[in-house]
Amino acid sequence: MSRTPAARTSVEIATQPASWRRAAEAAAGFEGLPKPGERVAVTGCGTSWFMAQAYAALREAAGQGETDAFASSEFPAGRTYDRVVAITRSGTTTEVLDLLERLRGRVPATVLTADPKTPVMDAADAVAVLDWADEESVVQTRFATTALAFLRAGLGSLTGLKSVEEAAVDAELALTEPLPEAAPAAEQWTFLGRGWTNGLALEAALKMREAAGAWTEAYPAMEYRHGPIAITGPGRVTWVFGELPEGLAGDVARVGGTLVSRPGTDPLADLVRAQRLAVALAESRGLDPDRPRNLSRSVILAP
Ligand SMILES: N[C@@H]1[C@@H](O)[C@H](O)[C@@H](COP(=O)(O)O)O[C@@H]1O
Repeated sequence: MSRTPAARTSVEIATQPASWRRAAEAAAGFEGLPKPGERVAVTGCGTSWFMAQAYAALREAAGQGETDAFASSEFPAGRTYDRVVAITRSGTTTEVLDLLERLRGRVPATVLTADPKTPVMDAADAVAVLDWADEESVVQTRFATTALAFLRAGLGSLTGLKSVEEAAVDAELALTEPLPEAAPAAEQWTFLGRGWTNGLALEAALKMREAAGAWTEAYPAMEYRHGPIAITGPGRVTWVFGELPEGLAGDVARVGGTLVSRPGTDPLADLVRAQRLAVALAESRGLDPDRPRNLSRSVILAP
């Protein structure tokens, strides 16, 4: 019997609330999280880099210490940190392994991975194995959000932010609600965020590109009027994660664009809606997000 396109990705998306709950439990007993006051760098590639950005902004906003995020290939040569946190589903991504090798003996490394049988285990001082969140699909959904939920839970309760349990409840709703009316007929999507939700906006845009080959962009929300608004118009969607900045709804309406915004919903749950949209759009275009063109599950570069 032939498989429905996107069968794996759809299951992985749908099982995120349970996976986040398990992550929150696991974080409570994990000793390798950065300590308050430590200077921390968070790193990864692709989706994992965007989750790194989200966690870095959350940790710094929580007052737990300076926290930077870098794509593993772009780690600045001269920086020193108390700890590096690497996120890698596969545990085999070359840029992540190279970076950890360079930092070995100088900066303790905490790694979040799905597969305990991979080379990244040798490069880490502390490892959180989130194996229940591992995925068959090339396109990452569940592992990435579970890694972020794990790190977020490890920060304790955060002012102005729901708990991971509450985010999971919002995600259950996000899994059943209809998708925004303008989608998937729209021709272009711009995703906006502020603080930690910038990482989510970048990830939503990447998901739509990876899964559906869509034209997407992502920016900090206050940058929108500095240029991205130039491409907004009829048939184009501006999707805001988290709180809607004052005046933005009017700006989008003035140029004929469609605004999508769910201020009361936990932004991580809103990312689940964007993942569903990516799958819906892929299917409407006859593409299979389980096996997107030109992409592999993990990038392993020849030496
Ligand atoms: N196509 C995949 C991406 O989807 C993934 O986000 C990235 C990081 O992978 P990992 O988290 O396994 O290091 O690798 C590849 O580029």
